[in-house]
Amino acid sequence: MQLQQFVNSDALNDAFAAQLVTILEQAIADRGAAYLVVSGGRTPQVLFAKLADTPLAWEKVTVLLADDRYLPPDAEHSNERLVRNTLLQRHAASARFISLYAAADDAYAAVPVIANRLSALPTFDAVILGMGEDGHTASLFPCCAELAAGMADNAPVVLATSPTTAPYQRITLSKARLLQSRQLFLHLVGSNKLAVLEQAQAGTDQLAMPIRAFLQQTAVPMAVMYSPS
Ligand SMILES: O=C(O)C(O)[C@@H](O)[C@H](O)[C@H](O)COP(=O)(O)O
Repeated sequence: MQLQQFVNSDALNDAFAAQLVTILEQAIADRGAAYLVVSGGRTPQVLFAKLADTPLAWEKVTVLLADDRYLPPDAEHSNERLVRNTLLQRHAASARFISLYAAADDAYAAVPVIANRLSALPTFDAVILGMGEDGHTASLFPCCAELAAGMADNAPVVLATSPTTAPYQRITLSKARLLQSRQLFLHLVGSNKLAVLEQAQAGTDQLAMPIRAFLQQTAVPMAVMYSPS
């Protein structure tokens, strides 16, 4: 794992957007298409706006979320709504977006439809993860009954989880699918997140802190993009 530290989130977001654009341009040059996986939550919002302002062959870029709350895409706390309103704007409005929402009785019943949408996707070019203060990443929460299934090496691409410490049922990509990427990033802002990162690095129980599974693997390069504020 490589830690890239910045003086503030503005410097971080400038450097991060530039690195992502380089990766996406290289993917388009090499394979004619690029695949970017993003996370929701508060941390990435300015990064998304910077990306949206960047000229790129966005029509060749497919964007999807690492996870979403099981909510209609126009709901206030939907990650899809956040991505549509901040990332898929201006230059990036032509990107292809794959939703993790399908109307069904609940998140569990929606999984087969969503899995079908994701089944033909190749190795991702970049996966941007966030991290909660309990060490969760994507919607792989330590408290979920489904955690071991989502962390298994032979897990399905996508699954539903029901965190007891956070609202809403979730749809999340599995650890195994998130690791099928050429590059991983972990986006952290705030000294409290750095303390959680240090705690994660200090132990090995991946079910206690799912982010460990990403930090402690060596198959995929991982950069932690950090600023204190
Ligand atoms: O739906 C979500 O909330 C997420 O995808 C989640 O995994 C998030 O990335 C972390 O909880 C960090 O969230 P913040 O950026 O809001 O701290």
